[in-house]
Amino acid sequence: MGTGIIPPGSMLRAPSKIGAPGKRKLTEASSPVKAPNDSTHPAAKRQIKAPVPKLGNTTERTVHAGRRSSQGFKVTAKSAGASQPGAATSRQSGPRPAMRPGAARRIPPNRTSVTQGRQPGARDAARAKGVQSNLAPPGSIKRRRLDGPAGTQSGSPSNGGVSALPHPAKTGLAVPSDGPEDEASDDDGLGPQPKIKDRPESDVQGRLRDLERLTAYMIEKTRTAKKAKNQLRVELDNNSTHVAQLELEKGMLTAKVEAAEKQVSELQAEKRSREMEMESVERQHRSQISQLQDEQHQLQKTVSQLREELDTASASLKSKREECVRLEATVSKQASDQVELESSCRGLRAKVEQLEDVVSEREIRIAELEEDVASRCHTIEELEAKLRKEETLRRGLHNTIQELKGNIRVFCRVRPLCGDEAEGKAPITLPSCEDHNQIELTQTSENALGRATAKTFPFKFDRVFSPESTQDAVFDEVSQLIQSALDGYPVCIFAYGQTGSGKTHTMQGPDSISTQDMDRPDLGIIPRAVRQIYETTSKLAQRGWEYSLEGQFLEIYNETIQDLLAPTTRNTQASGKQAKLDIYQDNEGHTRVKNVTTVSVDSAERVHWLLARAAENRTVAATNCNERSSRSHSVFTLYLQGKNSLTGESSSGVLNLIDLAGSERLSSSGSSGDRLKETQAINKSLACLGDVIAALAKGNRHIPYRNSKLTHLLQESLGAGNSKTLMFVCVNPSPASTQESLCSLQFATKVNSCQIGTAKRQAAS
Ligand SMILES: Nc1ncnc2c1ncn2[C@@H]1O[C@H](COP(=O)(O)OP(=O)(O)OP(=O)(O)O)[C@@H](O)[C@H]1O
Repeated sequence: MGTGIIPPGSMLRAPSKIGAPGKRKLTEASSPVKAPNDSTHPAAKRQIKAPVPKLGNTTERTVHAGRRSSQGFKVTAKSAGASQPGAATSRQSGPRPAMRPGAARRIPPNRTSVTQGRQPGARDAARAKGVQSNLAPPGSIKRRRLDGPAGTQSGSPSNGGVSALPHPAKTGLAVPSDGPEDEASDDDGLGPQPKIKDRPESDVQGRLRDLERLTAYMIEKTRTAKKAKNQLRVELDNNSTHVAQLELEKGMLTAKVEAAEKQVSELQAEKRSREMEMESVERQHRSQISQLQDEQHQLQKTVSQLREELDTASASLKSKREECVRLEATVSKQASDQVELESSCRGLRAKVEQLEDVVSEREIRIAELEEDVASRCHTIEELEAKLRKEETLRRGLHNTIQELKGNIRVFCRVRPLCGDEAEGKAPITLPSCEDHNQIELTQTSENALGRATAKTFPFKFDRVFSPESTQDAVFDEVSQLIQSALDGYPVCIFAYGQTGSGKTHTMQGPDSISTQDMDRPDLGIIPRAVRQIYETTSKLAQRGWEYSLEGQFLEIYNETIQDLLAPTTRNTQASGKQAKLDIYQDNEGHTRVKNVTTVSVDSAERVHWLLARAAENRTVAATNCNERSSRSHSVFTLYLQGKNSLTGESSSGVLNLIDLAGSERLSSSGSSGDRLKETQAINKSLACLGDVIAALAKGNRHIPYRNSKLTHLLQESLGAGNSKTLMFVCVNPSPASTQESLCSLQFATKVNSCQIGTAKRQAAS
């Protein structure tokens, strides 16, 4: 590898990031090494191949001396380590420190043979033309031209071969031939080489002369060649010096190259670290960029919000400024108003002082009034106490009135005719009298002679209600007995009459009643009685009375008691599993029914629920037994327990409201089978009712209450000495019902004639 030549690898490895100084170094290093005489030949290029100490002796060194314009030359020398035997033409050029032993140039041996193989004439001709001698094999010494007098090809060993004086034909020495070569002149000024004539073997003298001339010529030639050789040696010394300098320079450049390579490796390592650093920096940069973009986005949002707020604030500020202007105007106006107010304030203060005097007077008056109120409260308390006493007195007087009216009373009610019932002469007439207590029934019949005779039966009861009488008017007469029940008396109100005479209408009213129906005009005695009880108990609460109400609803059908409030009536009636309802006397002597459903009637809604359930259960029963409602007695019982916490009084009343079964006679009903059985049961119970009333009227010791379920159930309310009984006899005014009406009126007259003993008020234990 030539000194000063930067290897291509090192050029490629040169770091791209090397700074300008490094680049400049490489440029210098890559520049061709200049020979010492480069100043004279600036365009010359040399390629020197010399053994590098590291690489050993086999390293080839090539020196390109380049061309020296038209006279440039190119020398290639191969060093084979030690001096080659036979390299006599090479010489050591004195002290050459940079040259290694054995690195001397050698001339290849074939050079001589080549030279010998050529015709002297041709060689001289070539010499004359200055063409490069072809002494060295191709690739060894390409061309060498020497200037000056020594330009003649030197070092040619061919001359030495001639001195051996061989015969030209045998030795192969070139024998100049005749021709243009003979006229060619040598550059060394010796003239043409003497010609050896082709002489016969026998011409020894001639041949000796030729050889002498040739020898003389060769001696001269040798001398001239020595001169050229000396010049070449000088040049070789110069070249050696130059080579030594180049070697030195090479060593320096090698050191520089190594340093540069080290620096390059360091720079590459640094580059890698820098690249890694750059990557991390780029990553950080990217993350920072994304963060900054987020922040930018956030800031943009904030900016837009702030702009909106700014707009809002600007608008607000504008409105505030406008308000400020208004307020300033208001303030100025208020300032003027204040002056006026202060003046009026002074006037008001004077008034306040006057009013304070008035207030103090009023306070004195209030104190006087408070004393008056206190005295009046005391008076009220006294009056309330007096009222309570009067309430007690009222109860007594009310009871006295009821007793005077009779503990058993009978009201007659005639219902209106409906439909085609009006055919024929009306049998019922109501004589006009002030007391409205008379009724006449006219019965038409044929005597034994077949003549029609009319017989009028006059009846007189406690009250007779005409067909035009309203439910309201009827209840007015009943309400006093309801009050008696509240006062603690057993009260029994029942309706008697044939089927369809108006019993249910009188006792209950419409079949179904809801809470919204409480103001209906056709409401019967039961809902009106309950409403009156609620209204009265709420008023009595102001006088210290508290009441609890419990109700039950029973039905007596074929002498069997049914509970109309039982929740499972539908199922139990179908299966016959309803618990047995037996009548018994409790410890306090009250008549009770076992297993009966008792409902706390604490509101009007509860009463309506109670009546609705009873109606539903009765409807179910009617489905099973035709027209059962007409064939059974229904008994609604309300127990009223009252207590006065102020007076210590108490009361325990019972209100029985009974809708009896139809009272038609067995003969007129014409019934048979089950209907006959029903009728017999009804007639029996009604007869027992008559018997009880008659026994009570007679004052018998034994009253046959237990002869029927009905009288047994009503024992407490029927003439037990303190009871109050009211019977409605309901009459159908149609001609077809004349006979039944007559029977009903006769039964009612019998009841009405009874005078049951004085009622005694029951006190709750
Ligand atoms: N005072 C009255 N004013 C108007 N309609 C009446 C009056 N009395 C009864 N009625 C009507 O006569 C019909 C029969 O009345 P209701 O059902 O009350 O008779 P009843 O004696 O209860 O019959 P049953 O024994 O079959 O129950 C009903 O349509 C009823 O509305």
